[in-house]
Amino acid sequence: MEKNPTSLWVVAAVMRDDKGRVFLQKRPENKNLAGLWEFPGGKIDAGETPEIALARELYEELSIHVRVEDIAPITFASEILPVKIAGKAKHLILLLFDVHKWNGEVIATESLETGWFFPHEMDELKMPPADIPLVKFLQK
Ligand SMILES: Nc1nc2c([nH]c(=O)n2[C@H]2C[C@H](O)[C@@H](COP(=O)(O)OP(=O)(O)OP(=O)(O)O)O2)c(=O)[nH]1
Repeated sequence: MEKNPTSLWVVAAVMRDDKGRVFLQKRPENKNLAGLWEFPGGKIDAGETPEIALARELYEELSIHVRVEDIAPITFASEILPVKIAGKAKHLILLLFDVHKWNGEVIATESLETGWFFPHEMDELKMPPADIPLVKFLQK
């Protein structure tokens, strides 16, 4: 392992439907960890707060509008990313937020497939390593 891999700060959302199922999407072929199920979200850009980054990602990926005040922290994961980015090892800090309210219909623009799942159903899905403790947390 490389010494001191740079941290990669990523935000992700737990969005539930009226039955309590959580929205997940499959990562597209052109991204790392392609084909794995993930919570919607992405990298925090320079100058963004985590909440602003998440609102931006949810608009880009799902065409929905989210207000910063409707975003609340749940938990986080801290794991070595299982792939290198531009040849470099990265340590992923994945911040998971509850998004309890949004405006607009969820229309996934980038993912291969989407679905709404109860947390106990997520054990059957292939997800990135950092998501495993997050799923366990949601299953409590
Ligand atoms: N969105 C999201 N990313 C995750 C999850 N689990 C996990 O390991 N990741 C990793 C995969 C990626 O290496 C990184 C997110 O980066 P990304 O490439 O999807 O972010 P982005 O949308 O900003 O992408 P781009 O601008 O580079 O196209 O975090 C998850 O549940 N949701």
